[in-house]
Amino acid sequence: MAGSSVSGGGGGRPPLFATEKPKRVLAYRLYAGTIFAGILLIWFYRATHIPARGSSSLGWRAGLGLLVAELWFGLYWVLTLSVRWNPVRRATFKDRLSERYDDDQLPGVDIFVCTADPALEPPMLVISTVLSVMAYDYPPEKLNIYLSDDAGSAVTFYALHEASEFAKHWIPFCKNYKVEPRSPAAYFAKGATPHDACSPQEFLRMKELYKDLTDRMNSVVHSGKIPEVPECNHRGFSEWNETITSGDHPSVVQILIDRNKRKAVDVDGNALPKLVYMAREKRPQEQHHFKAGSLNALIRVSSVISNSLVILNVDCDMYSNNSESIRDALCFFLDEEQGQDIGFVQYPQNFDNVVHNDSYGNPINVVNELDNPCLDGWGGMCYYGTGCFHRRETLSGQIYSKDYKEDWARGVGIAENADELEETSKSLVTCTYEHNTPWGIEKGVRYGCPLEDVITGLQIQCHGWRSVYYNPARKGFLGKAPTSLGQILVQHKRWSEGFLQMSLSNYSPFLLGHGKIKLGLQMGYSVCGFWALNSFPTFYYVIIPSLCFLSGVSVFPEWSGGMHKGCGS
Ligand SMILES: O=c1ccn([C@@H]2O[C@H](COP(=O)(O)OP(=O)(O)O[C@H]3O[C@H](CO)[C@@H](O)[C@H](O)[C@H]3O)[C@@H](O)[C@H]2O)c(=O)[nH]1
Ligand SMILES: [Mn+2]
Repeated sequence: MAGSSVSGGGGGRPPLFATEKPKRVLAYRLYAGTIFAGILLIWFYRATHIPARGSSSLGWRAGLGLLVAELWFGLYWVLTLSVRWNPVRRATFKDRLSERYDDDQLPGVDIFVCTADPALEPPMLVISTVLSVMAYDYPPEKLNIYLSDDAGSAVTFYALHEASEFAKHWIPFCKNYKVEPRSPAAYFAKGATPHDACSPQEFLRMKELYKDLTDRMNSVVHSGKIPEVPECNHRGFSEWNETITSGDHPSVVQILIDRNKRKAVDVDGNALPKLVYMAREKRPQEQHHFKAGSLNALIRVSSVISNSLVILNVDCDMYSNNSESIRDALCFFLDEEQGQDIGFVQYPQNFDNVVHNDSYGNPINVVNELDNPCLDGWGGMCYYGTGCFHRRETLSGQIYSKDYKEDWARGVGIAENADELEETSKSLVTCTYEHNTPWGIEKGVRYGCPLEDVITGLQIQCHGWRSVYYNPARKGFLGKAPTSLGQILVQHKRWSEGFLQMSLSNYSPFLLGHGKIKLGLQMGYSVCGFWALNSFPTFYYVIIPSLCFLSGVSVFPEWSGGMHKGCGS
């Protein structure tokens, strides 16, 4: 890495991560200075060229409107610039992490995968994501995977059961042959050929197993009939009956892979990660708070089943593309000097289904490559709801204090009987459990805004925690971007509305963050926060000059070798 570097570490130990300011910042600041000079000239021109009121009513109104629009664009640009002033890049040293911590000293990690609709999010997609996170390069006895199914679908449950069987072959295959990515759907879809280290027979055997799984799942999805699986049917499906619908059912929690007992080892005899299915109770008359509600339910269920110190959450359509992401994230949390106040580590959202010049703007490259490193520079990358590692404490509403020091070796060995754990867990995810509690207000993921993730992240930062953005060369997570104009409009409307609602409410970064987070970061949030408002001046700018042109009214300077002719002249 080039550029000036600030490092973590502690007690004379080399740091586990480095922070660097890119070299080209100075050039960028000079360039920004020239743009600002241009903006000032535009403002000056407009202010001095608004036609007199009497001359032409259209010219006067248009000129005034353009002045307001240009003032807004200029101020919004200043907002953007103030954020882009200060980018940083991060690098991790996983080799040092391995030298310093044996596998049994590493903290447990709970991974939450959320799904809500088996028609929009097919079970094969969901279990490929689950398998990709089960196969992380991390001690399996420290890994606990939770699937929240907001549809309470028996087909998704069956798929997860199938995944727990397939994992016994898939995980050793990935680890023995260092396969990437570890989502079987993504791995086989990219036309994978036998890896160097893997014999063609081994590769074909795995491919055949995966095809069997896919065929089986497809026939279940099409027929809606779930085959008899003695072990699974025995208790697993006893929860489902004809009265269950996706919006009206009791809570279901089932531990599908339990290290203490059921199906605990893979074909090589190694431990498997714990695997838990959860469908929180749903009743038509009770609010369920969408994904925020399911994440809070997962936080509670996992606290009795595994209670790991680190939590990763991913959307079901966002698989792990890099088997080392957990170790990368731990380099931040476990750094003795600079890691204590890091509350969460957010990865960028990248997609594997977009082409280079995607007309819907899905790759969000400007955000990933420029804006996010800059938010990080102000100590406050946003929480974007997927691909994010949290300390459990931050989600329980804990406030950071200078004396806080995590004991990562703190054992969490919960060895209770799985049946008892399931019963306790079910009682934590009933509809009424959260009534008159701080859940969704001061604790867990916040309710009441379409951008539950962003406001949760902001509150965590206001509690004194920092956050970090990590964007490694091999992307940590790859998702599916919306593929139709309808879907993208719904998504962008939700984001822009959500950000605006947040900026105009008590969650405004300027109100909530006042005196708690840096001004640069408050402005950073506002770039997205006021993004929706850009639509008004943009719309004005697109319509009015064209109308003026048709009416023969000039609102821009005319070129005549000088700048003296202008508006209304
Ligand atoms: O009632 C619900 C609704 C959604 N989800 C899950 O939430 C995730 C995200 O929902 P999606 O409809 O795919 O929204 P996106 O617009 O793709 O989500 C992006 O934007 C959201 C709002 O910022 C974030 O929460 C997401 O993590 C981020 O990927 C998916 O896994 C869903 O299965 C639930 O679990 N329960
Ligand atoms: Mn999505």
